[in-house]
Amino acid sequence: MPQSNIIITGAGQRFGYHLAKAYQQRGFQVYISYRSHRPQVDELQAMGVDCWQVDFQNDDEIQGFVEHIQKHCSSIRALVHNASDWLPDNNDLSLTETLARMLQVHVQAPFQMNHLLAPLLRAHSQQHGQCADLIHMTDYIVDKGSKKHMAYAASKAALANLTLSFSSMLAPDVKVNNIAPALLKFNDYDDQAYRLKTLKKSVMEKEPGWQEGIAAVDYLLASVYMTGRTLHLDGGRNVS
Ligand SMILES: NC(=O)C1=CN([C@@H]2O[C@H](COP(=O)(O)OP(=O)(O)OC[C@H]3O[C@@H](n4cnc5c(N)ncnc54)[C@H](OP(=O)(O)O)[C@@H]3O)[C@@H](O)[C@H]2O)C=CC1
Ligand SMILES: Nc1nc2c(c(=O)[nH]1)N=C([C@H](O)[C@@H](O)CO)CN2
Repeated sequence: MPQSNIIITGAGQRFGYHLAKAYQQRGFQVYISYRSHRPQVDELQAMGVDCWQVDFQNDDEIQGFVEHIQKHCSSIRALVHNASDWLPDNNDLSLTETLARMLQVHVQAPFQMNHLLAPLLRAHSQQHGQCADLIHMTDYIVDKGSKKHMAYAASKAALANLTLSFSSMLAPDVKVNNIAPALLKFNDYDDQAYRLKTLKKSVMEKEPGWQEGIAAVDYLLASVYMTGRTLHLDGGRNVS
């Protein structure tokens, strides 16, 4: 049986790292992109994960990653666009650069990779008789906007719109869906006040952890029907 290849971007830490580890342990062949080298990358490499360093701010590096995947994979079971830069609007960059950087990592890179790797996604469906999957990691704030991360939110909204276009273009061989967390895990630098304020925003009032996101990916890969949609992981932020 040919390998089932799973591509996960931005997997040098946090959710992408845990997702890559889970799927490699299940017998898939995982390919990751990472930007900063961390011990987690060495750990994944030791497990047999193919790790490729890339900064999606650079189009040539996006192309290089695509060519690496095309060289080593005859088909792709799933491509998870997880790489993300949670850049606040209040930063040292110009307004122009802030929006450009957000659009580059959250829209330009997925747009180019989806088009260039679509033949390998379709090939999985034809070789294995099961749909392939594109998963876009978006964000709860796509539907709400943000006071402090406007450029980030707008770029994630554009990514969510790509889901509608690619799901139409690639059906029925490839399903395309969003996973929109409100919170999976805090960052180490988040103080207690911020954590408490954030937890109070949802009726579940909890930090779900990475397994919540992994279970969402599991559901999408197991589905034979869902496409062009969003799995909302927000603990009931929309209910009072
Ligand atoms: N964590 C949460 O609670 C929430 C997460 N999400 C979304 O879920 C996904 C996973 O979240 P999380 O694990 O916290 O994400 P991270 O903030 O850990 O980002 C994932 C990775 O993306 C990489 N990355 C950032 N910019 C670039 C770039 N220009 N080129 C290549 N890689 C880049 C980072 O690399 P480096 O290590 O070099 O910085 C990082 O390792 C993200 O898409 C996020 O937006 C949405 C809402 C809540
Ligand atoms: N790339 C990232 N995007 C987001 C992160 C993150 O850590 N990296 N974190 C959040 C928060 O969880 C926020 O939703 C609540 O604190 C949002 N996006």
